[in-house]
Amino acid sequence: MPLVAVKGLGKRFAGRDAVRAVTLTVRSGEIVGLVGANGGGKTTTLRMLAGLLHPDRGTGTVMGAPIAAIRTRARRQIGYMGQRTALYPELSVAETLRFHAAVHGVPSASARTAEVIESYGLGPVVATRCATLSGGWARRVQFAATVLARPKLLLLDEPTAGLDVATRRDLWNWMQKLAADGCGIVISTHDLAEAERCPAILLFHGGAAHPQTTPAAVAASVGAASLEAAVLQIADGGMA
Ligand SMILES: Nc1ncnc2c1ncn2[C@@H]1O[C@H](COP(=O)(O)OP(=O)(O)OP(=O)(O)O)[C@@H](O)[C@H]1O
Repeated sequence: MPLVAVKGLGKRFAGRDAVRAVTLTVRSGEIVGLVGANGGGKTTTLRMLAGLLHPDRGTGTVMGAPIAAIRTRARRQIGYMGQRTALYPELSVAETLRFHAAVHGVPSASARTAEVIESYGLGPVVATRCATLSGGWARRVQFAATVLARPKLLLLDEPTAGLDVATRRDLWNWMQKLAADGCGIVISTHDLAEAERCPAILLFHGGAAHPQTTPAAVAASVGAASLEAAVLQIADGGMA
């Protein structure tokens, strides 16, 4: 059974479609990219998949739970990282990880926290207060906190936005390793070179999402040489 299998997902805010008819399947080990212009509906889609927003339309399941009612058991298997860094400024990195371990009831919390510190290279900042972390370190810590409870489905909203090239590379290595270990990942991004690394993408345009496909197929559908050229062409009205 796929981790995510949703059909016709829609959400309206103040009488306006934020998301129209998203159909998406995510299997264990898959990385699916949500790609498209600002305001296209990527965050709204991720929030619905995380159970943070109630969809107005659509059917299907996320981690076996109906999309309309993603309750605690399913939520425990979902890791969601929002666009903005959300760390308690007064806590140190070690305290932050211990806090997340406690909130999620992580078994063998100390050992798992130590493992995450090691895996994500957080040794140099364990004692640092989150308020004083650089943007790159803050994102690394947030990622580590998100995966601490070993989610089976990872929902990442623009995880690499504003990061330097080394931090981006590390995040991609970590995502690929998690996918190789069976985690399903949905990532939103504006970076089309990055989107090309996703085996599957969903292209958002004007609140609607094109059917899930590969970056190469999107380019081929409009006769473009790259995903970037295709997205520009579609935005300019080539395939609305
Ligand atoms: N809570 C809300 N109340 C009202 N409108 C909202 C709300 N959340 C999102 N919207 C609107 O829904 C539309 C889709 O927004 P969303 O944030 O999902 O897009 P996005 O693709 O993630 O954009 P970006 O790439 O800029 O993050 C936008 O027009 C946005 O203004």
